[in-house]
Amino acid sequence: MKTKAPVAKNERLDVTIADLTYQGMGVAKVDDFPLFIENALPGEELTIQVTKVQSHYGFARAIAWKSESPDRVKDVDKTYRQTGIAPLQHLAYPAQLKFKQHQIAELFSKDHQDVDVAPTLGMENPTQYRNKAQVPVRMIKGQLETGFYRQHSHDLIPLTDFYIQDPAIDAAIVKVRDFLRQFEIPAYNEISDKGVIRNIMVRRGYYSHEMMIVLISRTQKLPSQAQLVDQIHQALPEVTSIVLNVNAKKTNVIMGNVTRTLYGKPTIEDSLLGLTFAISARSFYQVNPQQTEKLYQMAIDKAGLTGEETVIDAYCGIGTISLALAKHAKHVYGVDVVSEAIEDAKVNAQKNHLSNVSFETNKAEFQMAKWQEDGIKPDVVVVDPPRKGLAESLIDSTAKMGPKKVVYVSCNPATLVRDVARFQELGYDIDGPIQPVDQFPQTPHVESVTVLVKK
Ligand SMILES: C[S@@+](CC[C@H](N)C(=O)[O-])C[C@H]1O[C@@H](n2cnc3c(N)ncnc32)[C@H](O)[C@@H]1O
Repeated sequence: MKTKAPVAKNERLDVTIADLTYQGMGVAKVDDFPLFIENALPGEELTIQVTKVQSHYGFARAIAWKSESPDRVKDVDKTYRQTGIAPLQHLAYPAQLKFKQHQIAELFSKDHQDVDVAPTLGMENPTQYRNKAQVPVRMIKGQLETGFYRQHSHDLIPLTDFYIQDPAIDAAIVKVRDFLRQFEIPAYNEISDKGVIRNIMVRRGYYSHEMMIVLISRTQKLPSQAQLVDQIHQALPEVTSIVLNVNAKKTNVIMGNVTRTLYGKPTIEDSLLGLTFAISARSFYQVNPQQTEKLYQMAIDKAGLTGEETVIDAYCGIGTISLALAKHAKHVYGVDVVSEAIEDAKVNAQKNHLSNVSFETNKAEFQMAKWQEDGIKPDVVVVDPPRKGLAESLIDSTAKMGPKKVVYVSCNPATLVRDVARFQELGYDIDGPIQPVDQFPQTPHVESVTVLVKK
């Protein structure tokens, strides 16, 4: 039944913020009708103006504050909120950590599951942590610019300090931008589908300081390619890899399928927990190296290995968790859908002198079914899926293989709750508290480790 909203567009109201959404927006209720307001924190009293009304909820903007939350950080740069780079920057860091812990507990409680969630493991310095940048490139008033899109749009806001990225990466983006300007290489125009450079991706090893620059282009070759490449590696001595990725499609997907090395190696190296990893342009690699070591150590500890176990690492990427576990297990099987990541994983096993691992390129849901049919009997299964969580068929094959333990590394508590419920139907229970680890300070993203044991 369609209910009539108790508010109208452009109406001004005085409200008290009751909660924060999973996206970090303040929520005010008018006769139980929720209004979502950016830059508003729980407990704050403010005047708002309604901007949009839907049948079951609406949006408003803050006009004036009557009282402010003690957790409000003042004098923040609103560009970081407008672009979605740091939408929680206005919330004090200890409150961000509590917000993330609370989010997991609340989602489980809405699903009628009573779980223990430990305090979120945070960072000492929760800025400048990202080891990877992926920035759009556009022409603005005839000049090539790099920056970030205004949220929910493709309007580029030029930026040189990205606040949560390694500052060496920010500086590299400015240098590459200046060379693109110097050689008059045009930015891609997504309306006319003309122009050349779509995005710049930069990755820098936290320990190695090796830097990779990926130029994502509509065209197979860049104008002044040789001179551009020369200038970039001469100006940026940390650069050990310059890669061209060709994406000729009219699409929002950033990278295309063709990747060519223009300078140096096709990979950079970095280390985690004392292991060395080669990382190619299209492989997933956790963006917060300091927190990743805590996250992986937690997964290793929770796996409780003695050296005798068979382990499956589903969604293994370049084999980071697999190799860390292989030091304490009899054999580790890894699977990932990206073939470059599996090639990296195989190289990484050799680099670290670990031979008790095997890697497959496949969809995890298909490979788990295959391993189950082949009679593999894992003692522990580790899963670290993307935000959409696990396919139901993967959970079914896992349960059929009957591991004593499943260690679930999740970057989306909503799909975690759904998947845990399915595991529970198939004879598994949560063991011990869920442990959030803050991989993405200043943003509402929540990463956590959950252990499930066979009843
Ligand atoms: C959150 S990342 C985790 C990677 C790795 N465990 C790590 O920490 O570096 C998720 C991985 O899942 C992979 N992936 C996405 N969908 C997949 C699928 N259906 N089957 C297998 N792998 C998939 C991605 O390529 C990515 O490497």
